[in-house]
This record gives sequence, structure tokens and C-alpha cells, in this order.
Amino acid sequence: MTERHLDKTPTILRKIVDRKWEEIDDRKPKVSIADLKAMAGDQAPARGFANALRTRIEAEQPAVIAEIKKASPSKGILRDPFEPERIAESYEKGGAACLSVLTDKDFFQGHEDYLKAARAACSLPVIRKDFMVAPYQVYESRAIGADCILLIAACLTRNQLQELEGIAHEIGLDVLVEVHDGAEMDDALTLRTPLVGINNRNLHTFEVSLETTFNLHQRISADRLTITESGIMTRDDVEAMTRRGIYGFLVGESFMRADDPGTRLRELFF
Ligand SMILES: O=P(O)(O)OC[C@@H](O)[C@@H](O)c1c[nH]c2ccccc12
Repeated sequence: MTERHLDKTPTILRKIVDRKWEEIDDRKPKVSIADLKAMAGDQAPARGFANALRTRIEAEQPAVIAEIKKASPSKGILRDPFEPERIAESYEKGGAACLSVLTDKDFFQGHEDYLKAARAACSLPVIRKDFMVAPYQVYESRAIGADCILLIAACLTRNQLQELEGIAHEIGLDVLVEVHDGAEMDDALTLRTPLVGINNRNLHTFEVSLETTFNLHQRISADRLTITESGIMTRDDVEAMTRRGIYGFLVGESFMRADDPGTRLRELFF
């Protein structure tokens, strides 16, 4: 397996991706791909993730993907106690369009059960936030009830992106492809998904700059939906985006640190 961007230095992203392959090897003997396909087939139809965003973005209203994450490798613990059901209810009340739930255990203290619990507690579509490297995880995502998956261009080749997107679409999952630079954007724009996320955080260094979105969004045509991701903390940040015609947002930390995440969402966006 060649991982173009990861061959160079042993960054955190490389460590996470290496760990993902081990995780898949641990899981396969317990739950086979065939089992996952059967479980995926038993799920109710997915909630339309892309559609929920599109409706708002086309009306030039903020479309907020509100994130449920307990911790991150760059910031440590963000929220304790951590109750995914309560957070999901609060986000729905606060006007979120969709939820994002971290399921990675080792680096983000996430869990598949958090996704299931959050989704059951509201009617919003949910993206599984994890590091997809293999088809196994795509089937697993639908099997745990996710409506959408994240594909991170920084850790996948163009062929891998296309393969994983194909499987996702075949089983009814929407896809959010995430980019951080121009080469990744070239790959992302070969995909069929309308959802393109621009991560303001460099996953190799953790540096955050909203300039990343300002620079890259111009390459995304009007038939796609741009989502700015990471480092959105203030109303000024929000306005800097909407002024440029960007209405899709993925926000975690600033909500997770608030007593009531949905109230914070409403303050920041509405
Ligand atoms: O907490 P923030 O800065 O608001 O960022 C949320 C989200 O963009 C971030 O969690 C994220 C974006 N892409 C990722 C990929 C993996 C894990 C996490 C992420």
C-alpha cells in the first residue's frame, strides 16, 4: 500500500493510519466483511446528509455540521463529563444541520457507541469521523448506522479515494472528501461527491489557518458544496466565510468547551 503523502515523515497522521490497519486486522477475525455487509443491509435508509446541507447552503443560510468529540491529539480532553445523547439533542435544538461523531478510540477517545447513541437521540444525519483506509471500515460505518463517511485526501491516493467512494455510494452512504492543499484538491475533484471539506488544520503539524479555506475554496465550482473545517471560534470567523460565499461549516472545539453546545452554536451562527 503506497500512501503518497505519508511516505515522508513520521507525523501524527502516519501514526494514526498505521494504527488503523492494526485495528482492522484485530476486528476482521471477530466480524467479517460479510457480517458487516449483512448488518449494513439491515439498517434503515440513511438520512440524507448532503441534502440537509444543500438545502441550507442554497438558501445562503449557515449549514453547520456540529461535532461530538471528547478529546483530540492536539488539545487533549475537551469535555468531561461527556454525554453524546445530551449533546446531540442540544445541537438539534441549536439549529445544526448535521452531526459529526468521532469514533476513533486511540487518538480522539471516540467510540462507535457514541455515534449510535447520538443518532438515536435526534433526527439529524450523522457523519462517522474516523480515518478510512480500507473497504472494511466503509461497510462498518453503514453497519453502525452512519449516514456519511469522511475520506481524508491526505492519507489516501486518488485510486483509494475513488474506490472507497464507490463502495460508500453503492451502500447508500454520502461522502465528505477532506483536503488541505492543492494536490489533494486535484484528487478530490475527480470524485462524484458534491461535499468538499477544506480542513484549516494541517493534520501533520496541527497548525490552523483560515487562509487555507480562503485560498482553496475558489477551485470548487458552484455545483459542489464547500465545507470549511476546524478553527472556527468567533462570529468574525463565521462572517469571514459567509462574506466569501461559504456557508458550510464543521465545528467541534468551540462547542465542546461550552456548557450548552447547542446554545453556543446558536450564538455563533444565528
Ligand atoms: O474542533 P475544531 O477545530 O472546530 O475542528 C472540527 C473538525 O474540523 C476536526 O475535528 C477535524 C477535521 N478533520 C478531521 C479529521 C480527523 C479528525 C478530526 C478532524
